[in-house]
Amino acid sequence: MKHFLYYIKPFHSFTGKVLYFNLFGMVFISLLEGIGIFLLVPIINFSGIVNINSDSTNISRLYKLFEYFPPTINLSIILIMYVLLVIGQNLIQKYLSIQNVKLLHNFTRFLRMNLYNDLLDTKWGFFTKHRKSDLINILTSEFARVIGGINVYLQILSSLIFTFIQIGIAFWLSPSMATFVLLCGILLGILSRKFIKKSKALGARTSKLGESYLGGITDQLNGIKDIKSNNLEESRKEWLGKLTKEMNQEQVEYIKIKTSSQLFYKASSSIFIAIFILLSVKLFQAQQGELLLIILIFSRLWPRFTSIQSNLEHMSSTMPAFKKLYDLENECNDFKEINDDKNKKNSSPLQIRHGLECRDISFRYKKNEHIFALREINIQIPVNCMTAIVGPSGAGKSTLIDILTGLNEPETGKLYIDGVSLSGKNRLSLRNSIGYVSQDPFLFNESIRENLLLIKPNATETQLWDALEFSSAAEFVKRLPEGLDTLIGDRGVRLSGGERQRLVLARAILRKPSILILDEATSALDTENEAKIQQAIERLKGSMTIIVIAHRLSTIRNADQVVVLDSGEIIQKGGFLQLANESMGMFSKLLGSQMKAN
Ligand SMILES: Nc1ncnc2c1ncn2[C@@H]1O[C@H](COP(=O)(O)OP(=O)(O)OP(=O)(O)O)[C@@H](O)[C@H]1O
Repeated sequence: MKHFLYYIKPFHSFTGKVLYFNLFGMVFISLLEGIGIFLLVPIINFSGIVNINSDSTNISRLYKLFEYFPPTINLSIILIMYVLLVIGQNLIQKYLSIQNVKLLHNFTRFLRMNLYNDLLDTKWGFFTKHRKSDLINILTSEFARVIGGINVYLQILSSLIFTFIQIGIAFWLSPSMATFVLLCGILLGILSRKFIKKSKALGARTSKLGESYLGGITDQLNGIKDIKSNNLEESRKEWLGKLTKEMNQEQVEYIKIKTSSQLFYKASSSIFIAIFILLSVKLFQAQQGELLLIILIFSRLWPRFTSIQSNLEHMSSTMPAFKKLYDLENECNDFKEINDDKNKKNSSPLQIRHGLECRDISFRYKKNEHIFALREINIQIPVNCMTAIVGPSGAGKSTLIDILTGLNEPETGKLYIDGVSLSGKNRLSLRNSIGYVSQDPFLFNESIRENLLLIKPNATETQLWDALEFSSAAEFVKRLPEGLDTLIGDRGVRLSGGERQRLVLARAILRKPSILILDEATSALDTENEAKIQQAIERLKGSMTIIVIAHRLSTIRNADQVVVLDSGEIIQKGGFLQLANESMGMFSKLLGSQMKAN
């Protein structure tokens, strides 16, 4: 319930007066509906089926008013009033429904934006902890369930208002009969609590199954090439068959609970109505008109009771989704980077004069495990020089880069920029100074131009082509039918791996960063293009700080400094030739085995 209220409270403050105005409108509609029911009795009275004139009850006193009209026009007046009331009531209903939809959609947008903003402002460590598909699941399916839950909450609110007013009218007509019916309603509510509990439990299963479905499908589509080339289709189909069977069972289970509760509710209602009519006649000596009215009111109220019950079940089934969203938002807040709008605007790129320095840096991905991805790292990265980081797979090279970009925060030790330790304040400025090309280059599903302008929106045509020339991409872009305006497809799949790498390199260089980080950035290139880029990077030496991760050691021959990592520790440090000559060191061994392979 705590999670539900967490979203309902801002809903009330977001919608403000409009929600209460709508609720007031619903009260008004309920009153109109009550009056409509009142008018039905004189209509029947004129038909002669029921005689209310002999009663001395509240209703007959009210209907005496109609005696002032001439009998010939009496029925016409009542009929016109009835029609006008029903039309008026439905017009207001239409207006309120539109208002409610507007409220809900505005709030949905507000919530969606807040959640996504929170997510984007979260530290990198948060994303390394979570499966991407789980986050997508919360942002789509679970989010939709939360909005569904708020919508049902609105419906319950309007049903409750209607019910209370109709019960009020029933009380005015006959307190004893109304009390009896109300007690029956409360009893029904208590007895059907188990259905609400079951719906909540089922809702938790829905969340889990939805998460597994999206997670599995995302993984498989990401790895579809491997699945196909390893002939794994059948095992994947089996997986989906098993999961969808569970999903079906869960849906059937939900319908079973829903229909059982409806059956229980309707069967009990019919028993209560039978007892109620019997008691009204025998015990409460109800008059004809009064009895007719109460039956009319309650025949309208019972379906409301039923819908409140079924809506409560629906709302309970969405509670686990409220919890998921709540937990995600809270975790995002715990992992928030200090980057409010004011800070973002003031974060101009850093002018680095001396360099970066890692002092006693250690880092673990999971705080409760003993394994350190980096342990006591001490290095100086001098400005405008080329530093190469090498080591076997899993040595911690990418983790170290994430420390240098401020994405990962060291568990112990600090990163210094020109002697100033990295903190929330200069973290964004540092990132604005970096051009980064990762192992798995990412391009948006837009045109080449848009992908480049993303980094520097005001870049001129010449600057764009210069960057493409630098990364040896100009030639192939010119050959594309629409040149810079060619759409590159989802994650750049219409381009080869090497072409994608060259575009991402052009994008990184366009910013004219003071630090260029290349994480295996030329691994997918052919020898000719790799050599060209190598030369271009060489030319940058002296005007830019370059940090390179390389498996192919021949590509770092001209590095000013080589850092060798193994199992998260620095085991060698020095110039390329110096390390190559340390025959017992890992570097010379790596170099030797690569030369043999070549
Ligand atoms: N998100 C993560 N969660 C937990 N452990 C991780 C995560 N990312 C990396 N690691 C672990 O940290 C260690 C260092 O990984 P890292 O990716 O930095 O190595 P690397 O030297 O860059 O490897 P490669 O050359 O294969 O890219 C590895 O043992 C890896 O399993």
